[in-house]
Amino acid sequence: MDKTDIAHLEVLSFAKLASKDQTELNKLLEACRKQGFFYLDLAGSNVSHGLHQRLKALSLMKDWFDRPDEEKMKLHKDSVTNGYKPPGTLSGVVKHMKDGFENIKLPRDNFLGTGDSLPEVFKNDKEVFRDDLEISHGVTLTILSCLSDLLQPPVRLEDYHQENMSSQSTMMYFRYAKQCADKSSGVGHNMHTDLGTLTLLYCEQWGLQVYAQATDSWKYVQPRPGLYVVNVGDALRFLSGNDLLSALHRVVPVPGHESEYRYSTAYFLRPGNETEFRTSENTVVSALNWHDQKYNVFKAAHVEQEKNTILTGGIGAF
Ligand SMILES: O=C(O)CCC(=O)C(=O)O
Ligand SMILES: [Fe+2]
Repeated sequence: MDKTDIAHLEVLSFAKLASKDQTELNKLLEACRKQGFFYLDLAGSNVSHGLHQRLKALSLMKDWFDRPDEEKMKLHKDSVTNGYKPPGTLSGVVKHMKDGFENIKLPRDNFLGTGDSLPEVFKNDKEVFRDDLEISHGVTLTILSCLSDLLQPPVRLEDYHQENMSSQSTMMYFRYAKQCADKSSGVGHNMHTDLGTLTLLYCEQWGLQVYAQATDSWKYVQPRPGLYVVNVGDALRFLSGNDLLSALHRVVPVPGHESEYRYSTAYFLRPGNETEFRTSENTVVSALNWHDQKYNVFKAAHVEQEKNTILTGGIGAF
């Protein structure tokens, strides 16, 4: 990969952020304002075992993705937040083609109650998935509390994410199809901004790209084993009065990796459903309504997606 094709992202220490180290806090604010993306290192923090649990969950999921389609489809639900999604249900990264990924979603509200979206074979490993979900949730809330300290908003950002509020927060495990295979079902993950507050991603393979507004170009997010990638979503951008950047990103096929599946995992922290904010369309909507609008646009044809700012938050690239 050419160096000029790679995004320069800051590496932040979660241990330092959690202890409110001022230098680290300043780096956080700069990263959230300028790029909307940064690497996060959990080493030396009280949740450093989170990475181990994430990797364990991912490895269990890798085996599950190899199971026959009929078996996976048993977990398909008529829901965008729960259960199994087969490839090709959303618009993909290539114009007029669908997406090239499947995923399984474990909504936090639901999982903490019954764990019902977890495949039966993993019921014995429920602790792994619960740890991954809860550690990821705690990490993103701590980052939010740092941002509240920095920005001093009238309402602290964590207050939109209280335990007694239902939300669309969810953990997702992804598998992208091999690129040498028949692509008729779809390719990659179309450009978008994340709809929620913060995303805590882990992936050891190339493919993720972030849009650099300054140069009007796409840059790869280099996979750095051991480090998570965090990005700001629309809800946080809107709640910060557009101060923080909800960066546009996508997943593309990578030359030289045609014979590999690509696996990634992400926890999406989202505000309580009733939280209200003003969007890039200058409408005041609830977090739940914004979630639903985004998914309608994710599913829509490319020509429809270009008609408003919902997919991209109004940030270039069409
Ligand atoms: O698979 C990835 O690396 C990113 C996925 C993503 O951007 C998303 O699901 O919002
Ligand atoms: Fe995303």
